[in-house]
Amino acid sequence: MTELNVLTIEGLWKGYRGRHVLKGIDLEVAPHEVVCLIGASGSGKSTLLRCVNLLEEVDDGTIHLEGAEITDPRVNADDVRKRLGIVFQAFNLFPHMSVLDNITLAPRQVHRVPRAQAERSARDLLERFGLGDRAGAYPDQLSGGQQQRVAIIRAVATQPKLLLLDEVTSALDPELVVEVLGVIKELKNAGMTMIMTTHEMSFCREIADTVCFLDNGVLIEKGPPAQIFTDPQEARTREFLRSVMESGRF
Ligand SMILES: Nc1ncnc2c1ncn2[C@@H]1O[C@H](COP(=O)(O)OP(=O)(O)OP(=O)(O)O)[C@@H](O)[C@H]1O
Repeated sequence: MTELNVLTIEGLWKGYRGRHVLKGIDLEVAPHEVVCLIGASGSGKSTLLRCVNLLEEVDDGTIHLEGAEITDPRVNADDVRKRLGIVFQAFNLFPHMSVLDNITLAPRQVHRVPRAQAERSARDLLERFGLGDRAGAYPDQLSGGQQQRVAIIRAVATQPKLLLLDEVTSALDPELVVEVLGVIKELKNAGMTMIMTTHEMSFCREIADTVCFLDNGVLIEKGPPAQIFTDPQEARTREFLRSVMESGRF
């Protein structure tokens, strides 16, 4: 028997004020798979992640999480979000809370994990990701790279079935990017299922199991990085990769 997909997207359409932004997207994500969405600015990558997290209502099509439809209007969005983790470009940490409190807030308040247990798990995660001595710090005492690592730890502290990462390194200075990418690599090694949007092509190539190229709301091509980056089948994919190369962002 094949293992149940973590996520199945079928025929997904989304538009804003009559303009289609996602046009019939189909995508399956298997357990432990890392999917990277690439494409030009405005191609619909973030919108796709926002649809999965039910931050956007879809116009047509379905999304199933572990076999259950989450786009059914009767579904409680909060229950769905409990099973997902999402991290954005802006770290969005609560400034008045310590690192430890930022991380334990959702486990304690949403998942009803006892405080001692939540703190123990949070400290373990901080240790694992090289921030063991920062539990008592406040966000403004941390570098951007440290804040983003905390934001990722916060997202995985609730043990999500699927982690969505939306341009999580875009706001960082190049020397801080590397430490955030290290955290993502470690999560992949630990078997976390992830969908990430990124402009970091070399990282995408290194970490993705599947690369999806979106162009103007259409999923033009998907495949393993070795194929997409060295032997893309579609002219639009080749054009995009050439433009990325020329801009020196590879
Ligand atoms: N809330 C909104 N209202 C109207 N238009 C929107 C809204 N959100 C996104 N769009 C439009 O949808 C299109 C896709 O945006 P989206 O942010 O998904 O692209 P993206 O591929 O993630 O781009 P980037 O790489 O710059 O983050 C863009 O043209 C954007 O202007």
